[in-house]
Formats: sequence, structure tokens, C-alpha cells
Amino acid sequence: MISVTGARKNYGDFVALDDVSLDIPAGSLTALLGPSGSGKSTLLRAIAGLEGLDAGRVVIGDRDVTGVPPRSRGIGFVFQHYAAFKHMTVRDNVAFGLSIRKRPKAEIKRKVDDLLEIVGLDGFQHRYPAQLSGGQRQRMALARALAVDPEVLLLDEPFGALDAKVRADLRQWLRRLHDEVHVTTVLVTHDQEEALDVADRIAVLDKGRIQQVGDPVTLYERPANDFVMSFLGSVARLAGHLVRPHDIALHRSRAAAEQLDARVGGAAGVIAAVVDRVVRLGFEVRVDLHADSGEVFSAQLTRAEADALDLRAGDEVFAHTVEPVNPAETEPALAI
Ligand SMILES: Nc1ncnc2c1ncn2[C@@H]1O[C@H](COP(=O)(O)OP(=O)(O)OP(=O)(O)O)[C@@H](O)[C@H]1O
Repeated sequence: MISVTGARKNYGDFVALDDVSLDIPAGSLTALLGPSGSGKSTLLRAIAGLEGLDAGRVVIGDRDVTGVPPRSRGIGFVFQHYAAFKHMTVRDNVAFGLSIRKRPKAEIKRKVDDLLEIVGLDGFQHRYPAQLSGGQRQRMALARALAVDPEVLLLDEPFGALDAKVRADLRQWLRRLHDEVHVTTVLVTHDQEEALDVADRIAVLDKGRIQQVGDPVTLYERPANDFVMSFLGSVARLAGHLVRPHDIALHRSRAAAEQLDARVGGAAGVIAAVVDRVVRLGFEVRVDLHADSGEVFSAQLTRAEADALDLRAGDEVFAHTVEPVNPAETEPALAI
């Protein structure tokens, strides 16, 4: 377990960490998620000891490491741009931490072979970093960080510089790697999809404060505030209420909308709106609308729902939110 208690960090007048307390369970893969400047890197660097705190404590396992230098904290760290030793082969880069600790040669060989296999670089040991792709280099960085058996693995946007497809592959790979090695891992990301996809716990930060901590489903379905809700997925504003686009139901008839809205107890009432655009996105269909009040919003329907409604630009519809008190009582909101 990692415990951060009452962490404060100021840069001049700017408050980067504002009384942050966070427990990170042993063996978890926890994401620190937030927009640029929210303090997530500062928090990670404080856990690593790369950043001193103005106040607060950091405990790793049963050791208070607050004043302890990074090299003695039992951590492995991977940055967005991994600074590999360019003149060393992949093998020597991964072995580096073990070599300087003067571990026996046979042990180093065994360990490096194992790690290269785990990170999928076992035919690449004799290459130099310049001969690897960006994704391979980050995997080498992870192998190197893991080589010294860290108690904690700290990752600061490790896939941030890679293109979307490689990022998506690597986060799946990181998830599998974590399931295999179980080292307590903290991942900094500004990408909600990455956090939801890979982490078993997410701490959402904004303006140097923790907004909510929980598992991905809880954060998505029961966000603590509007910030968390907006940051974890797309939202629409309907009569002043923030709702997920897939929690908006559309009907052709006002009476049907009112009847269903009364049944589910929707928060926003029934709103007359006009369809601006219907966009098919694979299995889902996004309907862009504007209300009589001028409010612009989007609803997300399944293809079957959209086909049944057969909407075109210019059509009038009646929208309400589907926020059932008891989901068991709710029928699919599609009475036309
Ligand atoms: N050494 C520094 N000197 C002054 N200000 C700093 C320093 N390091 C960070 N900051 C400021 O502290 C705030 C938090 O920075 P931090 O790097 O923790 O944010 P972040 O959430 O990781 O954002 P990003 O995703 O952009 O890296 C930012 O506004 C940043 O400008």
C-alpha cells in the first residue's frame, strides 16, 4: 500500500497539490487521472521522491519514505520520453540496475531473459534503442524499471507520445503484464479512456485536489460531482441537468414521452427538440438536437432504437432523461 497524507506543494503562489490524501492498495493498478495542470505528475513525482513536498507524508508499505531519496524508495519509474542509454543494447539497458547493484552474472542473465520475454522483446536484445519503435522502447523502459524488483512501479504518461493504435495495444499489454507481475502500479494519464480501460482504481484530480477515488464503474455511473462526470465521458446538458447521452430517450409523441418520463422519474422533464443531424457510429447512432430554448445537446441511441424512430434532420421529437430509481421497473424507452 502507498499512503499519501496531507500532501501540499506550491510553486510560488501556485498551488499544485492542495492537501491531497490518497491510499493506493498493494497490488492495484491505480490511475491518476486529470486534465493538464491538475497536479497528477506532481503527485507521482512526490511518491517517487523526485519532488519534495511542502507538507504531508508518503508511506510505501510500512515505511515512511517522506525524507528518503528516490533511489532508496524501492520504486521503478517510467517517463513519457524514456531516456535510454543510446550506446547500450536493449539487454544492457534492461540489465543496468542489476549490474550497478553487482548482482551475479547468471542471475542477471536469467532475469533479463525473463523480462524481455514478458515485455515481448525477446528477439531484440542485441539491438540499440535507436533501432526500436516508440512502443518497443517504452516496453524496454518497463522491463528496465521492473528488473530491480521494485515495490512500486510509477508510470508518467508512458504511452503519451505514441499514436492511438499503439497506445491502445500497449495499455492492453500493460493490463496483462500487471496481472502477471502484480506490482503496485500508479499510472498518470489525462486520457479517461486509458484510465477506464486499464486501471482497477482511478483517482480523479482537478486543481491540485482529489475529486473522487473509486473503481471505473463507480466513477462512471456515480460520479461525485459535475467535474468527474464530464471528465469521465461525454455529457449533455438538458434543462440544466448533466446527463450521459445514452441516458436520453427520444420519442415522436409528447404523450408517450410524458408517460415514460413519469414512470422513470427523469430529472429534466420532457423537452421538445428538433433534430439537427443523425450520425451513425457503428453500432451507435448519435442524434444532435436543439431544444426550443436553444439548448444544443446530443442523444446516443442504439441502431435499433434509431431505426424504429427513423429520424431526419428537421423532425420534432420529445426528449427526457432515463434515470430510473429502480432499473427493474424501466422498460426500453422507445414508445413512438
Ligand atoms: N517546477 C515547476 N515550477 C513551477 N510550476 C510547476 C513546476 N512543476 C509543475 N508546475 C505547475 O504545477 C501544475 C501541476 O503540474 P503537473 O505537472 O503536476 O500537472 P499534470 O496534471 O501532470 O499536467 P500535465 O498532464 O500537463 O503534465 C501545473 O500548472 C504546472 O505548471
